[in-house]
Parts: sequence; C-alpha cells; structure tokens
Amino acid sequence: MATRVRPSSKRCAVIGGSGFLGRHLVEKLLDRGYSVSVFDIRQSYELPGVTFHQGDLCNKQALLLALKDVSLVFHCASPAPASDDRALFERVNIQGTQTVIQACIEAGVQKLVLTSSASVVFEGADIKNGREDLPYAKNPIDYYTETKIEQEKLVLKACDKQKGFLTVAIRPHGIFGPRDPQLVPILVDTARRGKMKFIIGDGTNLVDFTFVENVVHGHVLAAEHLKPDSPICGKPYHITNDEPVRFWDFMSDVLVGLGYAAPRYHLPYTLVYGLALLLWLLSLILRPLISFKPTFTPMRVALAGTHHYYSCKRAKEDLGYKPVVSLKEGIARTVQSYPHLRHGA
Ligand SMILES: NC(=O)C1=CN([C@@H]2O[C@H](COP(=O)(O)OP(=O)(O)OC[C@H]3O[C@@H](n4cnc5c(N)ncnc54)[C@H](O)[C@@H]3O)[C@@H](O)[C@H]2O)C=CC1
Ligand SMILES: CC(C)=CCC[C@@H](C)[C@H]1CC[C@H]2C3=C(CC[C@]12C)[C@@]1(C)CCC(=O)C[C@@H]1CC3
Repeated sequence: MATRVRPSSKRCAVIGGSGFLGRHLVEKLLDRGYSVSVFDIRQSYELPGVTFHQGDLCNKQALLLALKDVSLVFHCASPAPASDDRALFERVNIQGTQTVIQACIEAGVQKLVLTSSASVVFEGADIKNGREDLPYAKNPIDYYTETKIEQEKLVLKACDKQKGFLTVAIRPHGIFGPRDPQLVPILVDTARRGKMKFIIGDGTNLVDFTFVENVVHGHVLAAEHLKPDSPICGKPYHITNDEPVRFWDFMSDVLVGLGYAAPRYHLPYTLVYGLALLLWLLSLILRPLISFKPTFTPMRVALAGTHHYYSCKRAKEDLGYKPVVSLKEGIARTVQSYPHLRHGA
C-alpha cells in the first residue's frame, strides 16, 4: 500500500462534497494524501479522514468554520438542473458563489477551483470541437445554464495574484459513472415508462460524455498547477473524455448493457423541440394551478439532438491532461455499478 504524505498545503475543502462528482473527488483527494473537509447542505456518507460540515453555502459564517486552516477549495455545489427553479439557482449559484469567494478570501484560502460546465457556451446550436474562447451563451437555454455563466464569471474575475488568491474553472460535459443520480436513472426511468423508443433527429449527432474519474483528474491537475506564475490563473478549461460519441449510440450502449432495448424510430428534431417548448410554456402558465415537470424540456431535446463536443487542447497543453479512463471502460464500469436498475430487477 502507498504511504500517505500529509503536508499542511494538503488541507482542502470540497463544497458540494456529498454530491456525485464531489464524493468521487473527495475519494481521490484522500488517496493523494489530502485531508478533506466537506461542506454541503446534506451529509450522504461517512469516510475516515473526512470532516463534514453541514450548511448552506449562502451562509458565510457556516462556511468560515469549514474553511479554517484550508488552503485549497473545490466548489462543486449546485442545485440539480432538473429543479428548473430560477430563484434557487440565482440564490445558490450566483449569490452563494459570491459568498464562497468572500469566505475564501476572509479565511486566507489561496486557491479556488470551480466546477463550471461546458454548457456555458451552449445555446442549442451545434458546437463541434468548441474551444474555451467561444463566447458565453447570449440566450442561455435554461436558468441552470444562465446562473452557471454568472458563477464562472464571478470566480474567474476574483483571481488576484497580488492578493495571493488564485482561481480556475473546470468545464466538464455529460459526467457519468457509478452513483450518478441523473444520467442513468433518468434514462432507465424513461425506458421503464416505454418512452425510449425514439431517436430525435437522424441519430448522428456527436456529443461528449465524460467518465467521472476523468473529471476528478482534471480538477486535481488544475489545483496542483494553480500557482502565481502559472498560465492557468483565472482561466476556464474543458475536461472531457476527448472521445466524442454519437449521443444515441451512448444511450443505446447504456440501455442495452442494462438489458433494455435501444431506441429505433426517428422523430424530426424541430418537431420535438417545438413540442418541448410548448410544454415548458404550458408548465409556466399553469404553475399557479398545477405543477408538472415535463421529461422533454427544450434543454434536454437540444442536448439529445445537436452536436456538442469540446476541445481539451488547452487542458492538455497547460495541465498535461489526458483522460485516465476510456469511454468503453467507463460505460462498462457504470453499467456494472447499477444492478438495481437492470431490466427486470
Ligand atoms: N453532472 C453533470 O453532468 C455535470 C455537472 N456539472 C457541475 O458539476 C457540479 C457537481 O454536479 P453533480 O455532482 O452532478 O451534482 P450533485 O447534485 O450530485 O451534487 C451537488 C451537491 O451540491 C450540494 N448543494 C446544493 N445546494 C447547496 C447549498 N446551497 N449549499 C451547500 N451545498 C449545496 C448538494 O447537496 C449536492 O450534494 C455542479 O456544479 C454541476 O453544475 C457540470 C457539467 C456536467
Ligand atoms: C451530454 C450531456 C450534457 C448529457 C447530460 C445529461 C442529461 C442532460 C441527459 C441524460 C439522460 C438524457 C435523456 C434525455 C435528454 C438528456 C438527458 C436527460 C432524453 C429526455 C431526451 C429525449 C428522449 O427521447 C428521452 C431521453 C432520456 C434520456
């Protein structure tokens, strides 16, 4: 077994550390000899070497307690995109992130690594091999994306070499892997309701799906390269599997791996997108009377029917990034990790 080194600069905090990505990140940090404080509104597990602080990131006093003696902070907390709750996104992703920055500065934290999203440049039109210099979406497709944009701007703007506070943003895309509460569960739920028969569009659109351990690897590299003389200060980095895949092939591989049929029938993209838009408007108008959450939101239809894959060139050059788990291996490990979601289970 490898010996763990624990220098003081290896004290870090993971805000959102109870979540899917957060917990994988915490496990890797422990492996690498960091001592970790988790700050989250909920505690979802216990691990030796991890101190839990339960609280809302909008509460600076609660944050300050968790950031005591911490030199490195990872911020990967966000409300789930599916909540579609504008006020909540604004409170947590924008005001909350401002509070995180203030708390970091007050607590003497030296480095802040934000989990942003490649979707900050996505407006529903094709993106092929997108670079980090693409402009932010002018008309973000949902409130989640709108507030992720503001969040990333706040964190990158806060980078201040003079004050010794360094920031960087990681933009993953389509994270999947064991314990993911979204991608595989939504997919299986849709299949179990008999709605996974259709392919939106011609089925050839390429997309990035990123195995969670590659996303974690990108975060750790960013944290360890974040130094006053490094070119990465104040910049965003795409982190993907660097293996764009047809959206519908990926969905089919996961479904078939779990014993469900792959979708076969094609539906025109514009028709489905129009219907999703109509449903979304209806749900807004009827919200005071009845509350319903459509499966087919405009964002989901756009993600399912367009090209959206990103270049990792900047991360390769500046961080020495290279995916550590291939897509094939990632899918196999993911499928294996969901025995309870198998067909007939
Ligand atoms: N899952 C994906 O495909 C992608 C995720 N991201 C970003 O990665 C980050 C992590 O996402 P996941 O792990 O998938 O989500 P998750 O929902 O599993 O984890 C988010 C965590 O944040 C915590 N949280 C929410 N509001 C909070 C608050 N007010 N105070 C303290 N903690 C709070 C939640 O309790 C949860 O544990 C998020 O910032 C998300 O925007 C970016 C691109 C793709
Ligand atoms: C690449 C990327 C950013 C993926 C993000 C994850 C989710 C947005 C997808 C995971 C399961 C997907 C899914 C659909 C849309 C996108 C997801 C929610 C559909 C609702 C698209 C329309 C269908 O025919 C059913 C799909 C179920 C799975």
